[in-house]
Formats: sequence, structure tokens, C-alpha cells
Amino acid sequence: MASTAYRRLTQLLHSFDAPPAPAPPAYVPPPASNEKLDYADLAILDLSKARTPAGRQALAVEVVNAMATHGFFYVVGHGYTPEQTQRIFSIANLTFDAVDAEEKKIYVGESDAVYEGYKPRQTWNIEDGVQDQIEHYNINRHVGKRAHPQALRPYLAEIEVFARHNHFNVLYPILRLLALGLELPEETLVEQHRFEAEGETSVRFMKYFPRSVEEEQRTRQVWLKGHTDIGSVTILWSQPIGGLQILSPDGTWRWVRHMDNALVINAGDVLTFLCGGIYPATRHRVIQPPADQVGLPRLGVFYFCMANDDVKLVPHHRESPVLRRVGVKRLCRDEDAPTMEEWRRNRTVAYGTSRLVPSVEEKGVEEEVISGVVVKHYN
Ligand SMILES: O=C(O)CCC(=O)C(=O)O
Ligand SMILES: [Fe+2]
Repeated sequence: MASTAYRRLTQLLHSFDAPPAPAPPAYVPPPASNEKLDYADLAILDLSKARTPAGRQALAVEVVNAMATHGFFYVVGHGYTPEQTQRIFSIANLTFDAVDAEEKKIYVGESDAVYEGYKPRQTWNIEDGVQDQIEHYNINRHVGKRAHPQALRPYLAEIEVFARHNHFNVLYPILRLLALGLELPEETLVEQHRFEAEGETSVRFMKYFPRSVEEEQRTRQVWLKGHTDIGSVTILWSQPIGGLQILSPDGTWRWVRHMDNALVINAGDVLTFLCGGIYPATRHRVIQPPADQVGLPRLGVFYFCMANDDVKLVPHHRESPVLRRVGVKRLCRDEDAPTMEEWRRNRTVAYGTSRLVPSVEEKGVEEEVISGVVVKHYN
């Protein structure tokens, strides 16, 4: 045990002490699709305007509108240059391409209740007996919590800097806007998402591998089933391979268009819990990329945000004048509300493996009950 802790610590200290790591093998992103697709018309928020109180008030209105319409929006002005972003994608890619199968096995997550380390391909049911072709590598924002494969070690300090950038320069400003939208004190949601707190807010690298024609047919081209995210806010670093779709309020799946060096932000279950339905978790899925990108692997970089583990997921209905005016939509009674830790554990254990039952009310929707709350899956 002591030796594992020692190994983790020395890996981390070494990565901070070491001279700047050499450039990782360059990942050159393929061109974006030219197909004519039904794209969602998402708002673009310039986060650099959040530095002044007046800017934040104006942006809060934009966030409330974006959440009420699509539940997804783009962020620009986030402070990373295109070169910094490209370097992170190169580090993400080497996590999959520069680590051999044997070494990957050592770093597969040990617990099915926490996403950490590698998730190998073919662990989730998609449809008709077909499983996913998705590999993950999940890194807690405190990167020294676990040991990492050899190829990643020179970049650990850089990955923690990246996590901090997402947390302090993207997540916190967004949480302040969401709080303003509820007429709450600006720091209300920030306090519930402390970088230093116990919890699983993490960087995730993700690579989707192309599938056989037969698998595409049997799953009706679905690569990742329609879902809402488990946490509060998801920060997706936009990348050019299409496939991400969101379910619009009119019931149509629409494509999310790539925007160079932008972030795609969406709300997860925890915002529904905390904000009483004003910021509903958005339903989305990933399907086979458009015709001009078929056969290409699809690399993703994310920051999945959760509340502190000990936060009880009860809406701010007493403090928020907005929720008092419009009424609160609850997922459960306050006394039954799970903590963040309970919710993420139960959702993570069940994800992609639990038995789903067809919804009585909605066609094509399957359901399961987690912590007393109905969770829906969309095909
Ligand atoms: O790969 C994507 O674009 C989205 C992935 C996603 O929705 C998820 O991992 O929760
Ligand atoms: Fe998602």
C-alpha cells in the first residue's frame, strides 16, 4: 500500500520538477464535415465578458435563454489558445495510442462505482447484443490520486493545470452565471463545487473506434445511447468529428456543429436537482459520424463536473426568488434526496449494464430507477 502511495507521489513530484515535457506526438485533427446536416442553432457565449459585474448580468440572461431552449451552448473567450488546445488533444491521443494493451490492463479502473483510469471497449450494452467501441481514460482533477501509465507521466503536471483551467476559468464563471439566473448569491453553486473538496470532477479522454457495417445496422448507428450526464456541468472541448446530437424540445435529434477552439457546455442531472428544473439536464447521444467522416476514430476531451461528494442534492427553492416565483420542479422529496456521492455511485454502477424497462409514457424510451429517481435512456 505504502509503495503505491509513494509511487504516485514520486510520479507527481517528478512531473512538477521536471523540465517542460517534450511535445507529445502531434495529433492532427481531421477536417470538419461538409455534409448538409440538421444542426442545432446553439448560442455562443463569450466568457471573457464575465470579468465585470455588468458583463455577468448580461451573460446570465444568455445562459438562462440557452438552458431554456437547447440546454447546450458554446463558450468562446475561455482563455486557451488553439495551440494549447491542440496539445491537450495530442496528450489525449497518446493515452490510447502510445500505451500497449498489457500496460492498459494495469490502469483499468478498479471500482465500477467511480470512473477512473481506462474503461476498455465493449463494456456497455448498446442494442441487440452489440456493445460499445469506446475507450476512456478518466483522470481525477487531483492527478496524483492514482498512478498513470508511463507515456502520460511527463504530462501529469500539465493535465492538472488543464483541470484547474477548466475548474477556475470555465466552470466557476458558468456556475456564477447560473446562480445569477436564479437570483442567488453568485458564489452559491461555486461553494458546492470546490476544487479542493472530496469528489470526482475529472478530466476524461475518450476515443471512439469505427465499427463494422453489421454493428452499425444492429444498433441503428447509435454509438453512445441517448442519456443525460450524471454530474452538474459537462465541458466538452469541441472536436471536428461529428456524431454528437441533442434531443430538441420538438423531439428531433439535431447535430452539434464543431466550432474551432470552442467549448460545448451542457447541464447534467445535478443541475436539475439543485436548480429545480430551471436548468434541465440535456438529452444527447453519439451516432456514427457523417458520411465524409465514416471510418475515422473520434477523439474527445472533456471535463465532467460534479458537486462536492457531501452535497445533498436539494433545490435552492427557499433562497431563489426565481424558484419561489415559478415553482420548483423536483426529482424527489427533499428528505429523500441523495448526496452527490450516492447519486454518482449508483448511476455509475448502473450505467450501460443495468436492465432497462420500456417507458409506459414515452415511445422509444427506456427507464431505470436510481436513488428513487426515474432515469431515462433514449434511442
Ligand atoms: O463524445 C461526445 O461527443 C459526447 C460524449 C458524452 O456524451 C458522454 O461521455 O457523456
Ligand atoms: Fe454525455
